[in-house]
Amino acid sequence: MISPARWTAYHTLVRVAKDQAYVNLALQHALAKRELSDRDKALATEIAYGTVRRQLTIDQLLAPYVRRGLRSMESETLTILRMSVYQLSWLSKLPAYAVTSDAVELAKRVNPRSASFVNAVLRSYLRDGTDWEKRLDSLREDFDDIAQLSLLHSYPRWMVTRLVATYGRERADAILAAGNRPGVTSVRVNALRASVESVTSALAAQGIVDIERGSLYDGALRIMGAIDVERLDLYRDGLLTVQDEGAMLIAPLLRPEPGMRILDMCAAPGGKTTQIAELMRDTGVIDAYDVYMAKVQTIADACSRLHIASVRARLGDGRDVLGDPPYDAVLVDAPCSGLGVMRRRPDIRQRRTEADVAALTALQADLLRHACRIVKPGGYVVYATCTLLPEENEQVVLRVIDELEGAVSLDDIAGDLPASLADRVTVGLTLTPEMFATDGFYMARLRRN
Ligand SMILES: C[S@@+](CC[C@H](N)C(=O)[O-])C[C@H]1O[C@@H](n2cnc3c(N)ncnc32)[C@H](O)[C@@H]1O
Repeated sequence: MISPARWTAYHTLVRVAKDQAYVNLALQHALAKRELSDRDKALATEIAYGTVRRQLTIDQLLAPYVRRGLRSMESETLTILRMSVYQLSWLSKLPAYAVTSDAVELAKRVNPRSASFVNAVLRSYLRDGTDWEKRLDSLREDFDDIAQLSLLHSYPRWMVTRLVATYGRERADAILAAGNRPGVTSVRVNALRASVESVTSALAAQGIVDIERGSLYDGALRIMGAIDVERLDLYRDGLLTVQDEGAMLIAPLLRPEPGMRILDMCAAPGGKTTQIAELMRDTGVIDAYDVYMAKVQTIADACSRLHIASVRARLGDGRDVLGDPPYDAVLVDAPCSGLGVMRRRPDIRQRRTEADVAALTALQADLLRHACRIVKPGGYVVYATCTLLPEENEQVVLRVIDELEGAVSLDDIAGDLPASLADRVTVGLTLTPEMFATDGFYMARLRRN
């Protein structure tokens, strides 16, 4: 019998390969089809995420065994080979015989003609040794520096080129490596209904004790190990929101105060909207927009779970929102290329292209320009992304300030951030993932004159 974890990982990965599905959603879907033990769930997740994360390197390792080229293979067969090489080379505690025999069984089920081919490739791969770093050493000799980093960390060449150009080789190397480490689960305590201490004790009462207080945000807790927070009563009862600790730094930059009228232009799934509401003690009004109806519903659902009443979740394009009367403050948490969140969304490596960046910068500048027009004089506009490319970050901010000819100015955020970050502020702050093991974010604040 094929292990349920491998079966689930296979069904996830084949949807990512064939239908360009998002790996997190495809995995959720596959997990919902079959009751798995917690251990199998964790293994299915590791195989699915790891195979997507390491695809570029895996393909280089596999290429010598497939004379006709990987592209000649059916997606089903390629998926089985990729996930098997991932297990053999990155999850070396798994017994090799179980990996290969499940691969052959899977091939028999989904594409019987390929079973003996899968068997032959994996046997040869095993015979030649599964230490991927040793194997790369011989491949890497012929590669330039960018190609070596690309192969070592499994990111497309254009991403590596841009990160090295921005951060220098050494820091880019650390950023790329950080994107391959699994993300720690961090949660924000709902200050309207609980305290960090009461939540810590309630988690301990359920046997969850491996917890640390956040080092960047007062209301943050970091929970170690694999844990499905959404299954906890504490989550269902609205005492917690799952949010990366780095993301928690952004909403406070609006300096929200009780009774204000705030616009969150790109709000779904509502992580920052609900944080603003908590900071405003659920008074005043927050208009939370998103362009997709299903996503607007996720904002409304988050508010009802957290017992928040001050948010109006609305369908609409942020560029069309009327500021009549003007808002006290506006958050532009813009759609972006996502290079800061690749540890949680490994498929961004395959999904994003260089051409996307140019299209995104135009949308980002339009959103920010509009925000600056509909905020009241003296009001703040906070611009944020979860990417690390200056084209989508400080260059957007500087361009809009320049275009608006004195209507807005860059505002210093150093005093609103933890001391450990204050001296890193330039044109806003780029929080890179190797600094504090958070996801990567950019944040800046403008003030309407
Ligand atoms: C970075 S995400 C927002 C994350 C959210 N602020 C949070 O903290 O949970 C960007 C969101 O912008 C939405 N979006 C894209 N284009 C938009 C537009 N023109 N107007 C409003 N929302 C848009 C996307 O659907 C996506 O949900």
